[in-house]
Amino acid sequence: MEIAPGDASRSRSSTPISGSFSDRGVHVTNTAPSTADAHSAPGAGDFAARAHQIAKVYGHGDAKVIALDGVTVGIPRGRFTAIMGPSGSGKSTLMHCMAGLDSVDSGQVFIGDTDLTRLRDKQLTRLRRDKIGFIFQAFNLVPTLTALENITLPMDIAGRKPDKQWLDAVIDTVGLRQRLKHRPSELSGGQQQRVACARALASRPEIIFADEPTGNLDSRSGAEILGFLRESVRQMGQTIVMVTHDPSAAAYSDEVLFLTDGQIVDRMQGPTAERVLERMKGFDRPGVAAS
Ligand SMILES: Nc1ncnc2c1ncn2[C@@H]1O[C@H](COP(=O)(O)OP(=O)(O)OP(=O)(O)O)[C@@H](O)[C@H]1O
Repeated sequence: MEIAPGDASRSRSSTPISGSFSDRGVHVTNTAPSTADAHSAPGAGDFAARAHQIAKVYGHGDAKVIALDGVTVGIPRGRFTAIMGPSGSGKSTLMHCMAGLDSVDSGQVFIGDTDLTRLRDKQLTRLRRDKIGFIFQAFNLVPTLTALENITLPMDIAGRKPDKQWLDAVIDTVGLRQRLKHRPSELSGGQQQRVACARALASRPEIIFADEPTGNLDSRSGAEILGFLRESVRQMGQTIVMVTHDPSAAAYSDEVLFLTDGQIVDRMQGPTAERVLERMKGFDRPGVAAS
């Protein structure tokens, strides 16, 4: 099925993808705070992740690049947040710093109540494994493992047994029931990304970070993946942050954060592709950076 962008982000009654989580009594009412609250009161509110005044600089001297310039933001629980901005504005750096994949030069990053900047490497690795799900543009599946083995791999590594009922719900929702014994090379790009989504969701992480999750997919497969992410937020209360270049993809989110020159300069609740596109055009025109 396809969920129209824009419609999906606001129509909470959109049709679930096959075998929905709500069939299993998993339905969550979404009453999370806006990212705006984090600006006025850092540390307050129900945020799955928070950044407080984070800065990140690459290189030195003439090669110095300020990738993040004092970003303060909260990612509300149970919401789908998109991060957009011109190329080089710091989107990936922000995501990587918030996910503990990269360190910050100053400021603090929290997943739940845990300050990542105070963790040692081993603790950080454990936190990423236990609390964070990742979906990358390049799928990042293990080629020698089956779809099912890929889905359960993070839990296998952590020595945790999957919750069978939950795993079944995830597999049915992404429509992989008939493909579980296939290896990645026997799956289409869209199916491989479904495996990656199921892998991210299987352990019920605090938050999922998705970096251009539809960048390698045709528009139909991309729409399916976005519809699925949208539904996992709506029905399961999953928290998702997605970096994207695509206004149509951003339109599936609840809120878009706009980044330019390493700073969050604007945000948009209930986005549509048209409004996001208009907003992005504003960044090309001096003096229209904030409306
Ligand atoms: N490892 C690095 N070394 C040096 N500079 C870097 C590094 N990573 C990122 N940068 C620079 O930091 C800035 C922000 O990069 P980042 O990748 O976060 O931007 P982005 O908004 O994700 O870009 P894009 O949309 O093109 O992927 C850019 O100027 C980039 O060149």
